[in-house]
This record gives sequence, C-alpha cells and structure tokens, in this order.
Amino acid sequence: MTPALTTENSTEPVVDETQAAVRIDRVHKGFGRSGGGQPVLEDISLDVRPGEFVCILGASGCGKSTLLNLVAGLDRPTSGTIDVPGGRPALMFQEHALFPWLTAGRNIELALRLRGVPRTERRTEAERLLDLVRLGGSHGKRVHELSGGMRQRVALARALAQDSRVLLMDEPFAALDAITRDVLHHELTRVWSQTRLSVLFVTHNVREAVRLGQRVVLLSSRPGKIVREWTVDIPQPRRIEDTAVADLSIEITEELRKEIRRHGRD
Ligand SMILES: Nc1ncnc2c1ncn2[C@@H]1O[C@H](COP(=O)(O)OP(=O)(O)OP(=O)(O)O)[C@@H](O)[C@H]1O
Repeated sequence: MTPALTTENSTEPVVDETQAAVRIDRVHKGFGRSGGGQPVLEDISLDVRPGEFVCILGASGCGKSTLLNLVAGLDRPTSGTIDVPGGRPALMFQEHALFPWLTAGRNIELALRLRGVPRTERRTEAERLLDLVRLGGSHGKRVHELSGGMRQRVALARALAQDSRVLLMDEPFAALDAITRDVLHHELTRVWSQTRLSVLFVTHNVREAVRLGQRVVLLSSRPGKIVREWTVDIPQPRRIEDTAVADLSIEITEELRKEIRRHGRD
C-alpha cells in the first residue's frame, strides 16, 4: 500500500494530485472457504483520479456492492490490492442509516465528533453542511419529520462531515421517486463540483450513471469483470431527459442487455 504523504506538523494526509484517489489493482473476490468459491469479482483494475466522478454499472447481483465494500475497507480482496492514499473513504447507502433518536444536526455532529472536531465548532460546521445540501434551518428536525429525499440530503451531509477525499455511494437514490431523484442528482452534481471529491457511485440505473458520471464502467455478472467503459463528455449540469444522455444510455443499455443475456446462457 502506498502511504499517504504527511506534513511535519499535521497528521492530515497531503494528497498528491497526480496520484490516483482510488487504485484497484487485479482484484479478485470469492466468498466461502478462504475465498475459494466461485468468484464474485474477477481481475478488476480501475483507477479513480482525484476529483473524478465514476459510476459502476451492472445488473443486480453482479458484485457492485462487494466492490464498494472492498474499497471502503469493510472486507478484503481474495487477491489483488486496493489503495486509497487519501485515507478512509466516506460511505453513503440506499438506506440513510441516520440515528432516528437524534436530530438531523446531531447526526452530523456525531460524525464530526468521531472525526475529532472540537465541541465548540461542531454546531457551526453541521449548519454549514446542512446549508451545502440545501437544508439550512433543519438542524433541530427529527429524522421522522423529514421526507425520503431530505433524509438522503442529511445522509450526504453526514458523509461530507467525515472530510474524506473519496465518497463511495451505493445506490443512494434508488428508493426515491423519480422527481426527488432528479432533484438530488442536481444537488449531488453541485456538491461534487464545489467539493471536488472523488466519487465512486454504484447503480443499476443506466440513465442515472450517464446523468452523473464522467466515466461509466460496466461490470458483467458472475463473475463481475469490467466489460467496457465510456467517457461521458456531455457538459454538466445534464438533465436525465437530454438527448445526448438518452442516446448514450441506449448504447450502454444494449451492452448491459448483452451481458444479462450472456449470463442467462451460462
Ligand atoms: N458475505 C457474502 N457471502 C457470500 N456471498 C456473498 C456475500 N456478499 C455478497 N455475496 C454474493 O455476491 C454476489 C454479488 O453481490 P453484490 O451485493 O455485491 O451485488 P450487487 O451488484 O451490488 O447487487 P444489487 O444491485 O442487487 O445490490 C451475490 O451473488 C451475493 O449473493
């Protein structure tokens, strides 16, 4: 593992912008005894550049969450290496996983506390993050008072509170209705362009991948391998109904269908 650089007076990693933010090198993953079962992921190599937004696309069960968990350090590859030089990534899931007995603001403050932010600074920082996700004034709201979209905004603010350079997102908007999802795509693009985080975003929704990503990486099923990738040159902010988004989505869907048909014959 390449160590993150540190300055003499700080334990904060100083990230070399010429280095990949995430480096996945020849990763295999199997479950079962010593990982020896049928591989879920096979020979995955992928670099995410600093500030890059990459979408991992694939059919249900192809190993997208497994890959994200490996990058998050929640599990280890059977072989191969994963390197995240800037330190532990932040994570956001489909389920917001907020603590229901805490307010929106307190949920964020908890993440700040775990990061070591002094008590006196937490409130101001939580309010700044709520403003960033356009939930200013919601610090005292309980989780059950918030809509699904608002909860995911708080979850995003809490992920940002970790001050990581890499954000891993596992189908964070899959449970939302289409209109709310559309609004959150817009907000995420804005937050990403303001923070210049590296984002690895997992989805099975082709249009969502094309709407958000600078690169779309298609995984096959059983085992999950990188089949193809596309660079998305369409300028942001994009809309899901833009012709360019629709055209590329049709092309990618065709490839995805081929993969699903091929998998069905295996
Ligand atoms: N801990 C585990 N033990 C055994 N098998 C597992 C484990 N975790 C995942 N798998 C298997 O690995 C495969 C890939 O699962 P994974 O959740 O990564 O897929 P996915 O692409 O994220 O699916 P979805 O889009 O449905 O969330 C599945 O067949 C799953 O059953």
